[in-house]
Amino acid sequence: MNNTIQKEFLGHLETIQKVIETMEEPLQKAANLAVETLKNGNKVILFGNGGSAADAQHIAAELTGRYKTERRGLPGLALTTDTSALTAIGNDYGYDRVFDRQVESLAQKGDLLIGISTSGNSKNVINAFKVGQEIGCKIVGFSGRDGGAMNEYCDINLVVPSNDTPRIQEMHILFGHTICQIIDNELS
Ligand SMILES: O=C(CO)[C@@H](O)[C@H](O)[C@H](O)[C@H](O)COP(=O)(O)O
Ligand SMILES: [Zn+2]
Repeated sequence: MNNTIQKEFLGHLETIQKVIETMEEPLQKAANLAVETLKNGNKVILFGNGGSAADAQHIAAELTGRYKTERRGLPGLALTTDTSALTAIGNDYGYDRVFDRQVESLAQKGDLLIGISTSGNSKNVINAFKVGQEIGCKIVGFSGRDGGAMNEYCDINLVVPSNDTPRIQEMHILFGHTICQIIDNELS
């Protein structure tokens, strides 16, 4: 098949088919953790790099704004939006520290961290998980490939069965939206 559009679309379809067959249970568990976190008055903190930074912000905004149902605003926070914090921490401590230092500053016991990395290996995400574990946060990963180093730190690592970064990212935003729908069902 030579047609680029057909290839991209079929790659997406193949990936989502595998996700439907294998990931319903772990996704439900991750959503349950998010619902429990919010019902307890804790917050959901998200982070990732590149396209995954955009996903983190997108999902946080579904919580503070709204997803589909009219409900109160919910505490969702992306660690990718404060350019002063990102540049100060990056400049003074190194890029690998941009998320863990913010987790140390902002996260509390019982908060849920959602770290997004298609490789599962981005160091700043892993470092944030380490600090979150020490604080007593719940930890969910959105990853792909073999789950990478994230496997070691996550309560639930949602590993998309694909090696293709964009296809993995497309499943991540679907996970985010599905979790938001489950939150709407439970908290509206
Ligand atoms: O959006 C894309 C590719 O689709 C890129 O910006 C991608 O997110 C970046 O290369 C990231 O640095 C990849 O990091 P990760 O997913 O391995 O943690
Ligand atoms: Zn991208």
